[in-house]
Amino acid sequence: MESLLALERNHAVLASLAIVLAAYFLFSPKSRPLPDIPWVGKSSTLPCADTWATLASFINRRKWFAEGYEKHSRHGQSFIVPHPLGEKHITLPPDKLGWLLEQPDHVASAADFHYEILAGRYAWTDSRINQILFHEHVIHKSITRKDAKLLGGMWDEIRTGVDELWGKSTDWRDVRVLDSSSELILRVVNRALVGLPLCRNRDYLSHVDSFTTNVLLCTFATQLTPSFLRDIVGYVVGAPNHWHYRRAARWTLPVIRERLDMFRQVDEGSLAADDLPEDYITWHIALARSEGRPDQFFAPDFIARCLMALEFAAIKTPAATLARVLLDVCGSGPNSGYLERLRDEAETVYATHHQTWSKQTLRHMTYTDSAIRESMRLTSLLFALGRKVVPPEGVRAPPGDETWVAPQGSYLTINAADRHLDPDLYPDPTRYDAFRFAREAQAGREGKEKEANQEYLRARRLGMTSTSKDFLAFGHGRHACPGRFLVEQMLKMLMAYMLMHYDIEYLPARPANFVLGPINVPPPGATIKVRRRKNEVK
Ligand code: HEM
Repeated sequence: MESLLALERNHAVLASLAIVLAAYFLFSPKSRPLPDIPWVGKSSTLPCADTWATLASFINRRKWFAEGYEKHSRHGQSFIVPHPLGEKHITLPPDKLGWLLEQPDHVASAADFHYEILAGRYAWTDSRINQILFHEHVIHKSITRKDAKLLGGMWDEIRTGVDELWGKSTDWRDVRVLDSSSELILRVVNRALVGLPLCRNRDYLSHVDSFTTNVLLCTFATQLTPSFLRDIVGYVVGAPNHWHYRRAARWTLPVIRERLDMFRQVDEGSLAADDLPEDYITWHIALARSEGRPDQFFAPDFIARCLMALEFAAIKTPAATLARVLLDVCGSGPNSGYLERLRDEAETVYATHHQTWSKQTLRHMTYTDSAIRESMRLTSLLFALGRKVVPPEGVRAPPGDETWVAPQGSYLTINAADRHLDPDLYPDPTRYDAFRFAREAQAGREGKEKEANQEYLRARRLGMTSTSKDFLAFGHGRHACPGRFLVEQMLKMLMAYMLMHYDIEYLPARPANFVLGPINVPPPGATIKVRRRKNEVK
């Protein structure tokens, strides 16, 4: 009897699966004709092969990109990789990066690509934010100019945050690396975006954190859903973000209103402009005023929503990066001597520069810089840089041997992850070699007597914020991540504080990342042992 019931249940499951697949074939929008160039990930020319490849692409994308890089990119050829959203990646060889990045946004759009793959339509709570993108503009315009003023606040947050999370006991204790990195970044980034006291307000931070996590959930849920169901799934999974936004806004809206009032006082002369706090809210209002933007840009709700959209970019990637650096360094074992070298650098630079951090001081932390850049090279969070084709007539291939036309809606991409693992560029590419970039910069420096200028430029090119066609972790060109200068300062100061004040134990081996399809993140359960140093630097 039981086996009959089980059989019936299996039939019901199979029948439902068949209905979903049939609906998928029937109702999926028919793709526009793609150029006749090689595919990776599609093994036959049968009509259903395209659909199968699209379904399988969630899991296989990284593998297929790597395969395409070896087979085609290295030989200067473009190829096609399926994408779960149904649109296809036309992946260009690395020497066409310059051409791709020069395309105007109305031809190959960075924003359309970012917001589509990040489920912007469902997860960002307000479509105006995606269209206007003022928060991105604010970061591009403001962050590099203001960062010197931010350092003091971020250092204060780092000290308080690390002391609270890692404790002050001189006994060894286990720390979960990803959890503690995420909590620290959440606080330090928010010190820069909204300042005190909000950056320590648990209720506010928990809604910001849940919002950003839900963006990822929404991204993956929509990628795993056939297109005819995508709107339903997207809006359902994205729905909690409206609630998280409203709960977070209960804290931000009063601060924003107060700030608008402070600007009025500055106009009236009753407050000095220097007394305005240095954070996203001030940058947003100041830029909107200086550009003569309409009233909408000053609406507290608009500012709060821009802030929330920015939180995703500003939190998730730096948190994963900090966790990766800690695991890569500790996982290299005691023979590497990495922890000692990095601690020595932090103590020396901090002492030599009168125990204060500045943009210039942090530039002297070349080993730390190299250790972070090397982690970012080894595991690319965003494995392809992309743009979405906008014009109805599509986009013609870059000048050269190829003559294809990429149809409207397709993605033009450049493979970043495998570029970073190319042995012709990076010898022994799968090894974490923390001081790889520092050594190269040093080699450049030794040629200084001859070509002082070139040496300087070379060292700058190898710094963690510099981007090139061979280092794409922050993108490249006019859309390269504007937050990377903040990331540099934040991560260097975090590493310095941790090493100056804590003993950290090496791990027997680097714990493997959690990898599932496009996801490649530090293992959530991995721990390191830390204890407060008895003779810590004050
Ligand atoms: C380790 C940390 C980070 C990494 C690896 C990272 C990486 C990236 C990448 C790859 C892009 C896309 C570039 C392109 O398509 O050409 C990007 C864009 C962007 N990032 Fe970051 N990012 C990080 C941290 C941050 C932070 C802290 C902020 C804000 C404070 C930020 C704000 C942005 C913005 C606004 C854009 C869009 C820029 C545009 O399209 O013009 N990012 N980031």
